Amino acid sequence: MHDLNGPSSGPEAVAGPDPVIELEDVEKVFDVRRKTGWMRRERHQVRAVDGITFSVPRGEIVGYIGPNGAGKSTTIKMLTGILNPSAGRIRVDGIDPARERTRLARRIGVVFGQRTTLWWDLPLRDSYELVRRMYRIPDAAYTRNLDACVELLDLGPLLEVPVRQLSLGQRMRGDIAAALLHDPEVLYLDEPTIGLDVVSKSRVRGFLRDFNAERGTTILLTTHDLTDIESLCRRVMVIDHGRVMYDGGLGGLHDTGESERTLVADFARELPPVELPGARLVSADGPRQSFAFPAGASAAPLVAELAAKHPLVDLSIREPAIEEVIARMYGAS
Ligand SMILES: Nc1ncnc2c1ncn2[C@@H]1O[C@H](COP(=O)(O)OP(=O)(O)OP(=O)(O)O)[C@@H](O)[C@H]1O
Repeated sequence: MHDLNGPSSGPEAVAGPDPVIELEDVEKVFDVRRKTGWMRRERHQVRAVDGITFSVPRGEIVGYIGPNGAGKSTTIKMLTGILNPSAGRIRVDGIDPARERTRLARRIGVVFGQRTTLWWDLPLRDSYELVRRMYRIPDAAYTRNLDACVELLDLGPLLEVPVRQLSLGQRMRGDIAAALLHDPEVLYLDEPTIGLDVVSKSRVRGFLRDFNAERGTTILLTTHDLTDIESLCRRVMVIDHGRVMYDGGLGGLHDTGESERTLVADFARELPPVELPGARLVSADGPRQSFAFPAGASAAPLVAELAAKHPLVDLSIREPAIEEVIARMYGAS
């Protein structure tokens, strides 16, 4: 039995050496017609993806994040074969998605948090039965996968319930199971926790972590919830204006984002603003003053300076929140 709500032991990727998702200089340009007056239309182009290159080894979970309109969904649509790239080369499990969309469909699973792929009027079990026929899933594999999903996602009590009667969180769990019944090599998740309460979010994350660890399914995760990224991904890609701004570990984000740590000093009494070389005062609230300093710098000399010159009661250091680091990156691009 898997403990889905227990404490997280951190991201568990089982990355192998062979790349399963490969993009080389991929571009997508949309031709858009805009109404500019009575009977007048102007044509212009939107460069949604502007020369993206990356590869994902089998078994890895990668966070694919960026502000609204950055080009995330367009990338995922090209990876599923829904959209043709305007330029560049894409391979998913060795397949060119745009050319062999049907063959690719057997290798990938897709979950869009904003809409369901299930049949609205059918009970979950019947939806799954249709998925089984669509993908011609062998009986043994179907039973094994359905049993695993029912157990891990706690779907047992929901199997006979029509999809329209499910809550958002229940429906999302149902959708994730539907995407995995045919043993896909790659799972694309577009906002899988959007609108869910904290318990449902944690359950979905726990499931994805366990499933990835057990089956080695490669996962590309798009989300605006950075807790999803922190609890699931070792690697994150930040994209903006259709370009990769960052590709690496979560920790490395701090270096690129010029992030700052905060030294919070509680003095014995209220003091005038304290000057601290190497740091800048960001707030003064009664006897408490806070100083920002570069995340890569040591706090020791700052602490020593404060302790030598002022009556200190307490000191603490606040690490930069990942949200702040990423917001700064978005702002800088
Ligand atoms: N079919 C389309 N026709 C024209 N422009 C499009 C089309 N699809 C997307 N775009 C444009 O391409 C850009 C990237 O859009 P995309 O949906 O990929 O962004 P996103 O990163 O997924 O954003 P969000 O976080 O809001 O979902 C945007 O400027 C969008 O308006």
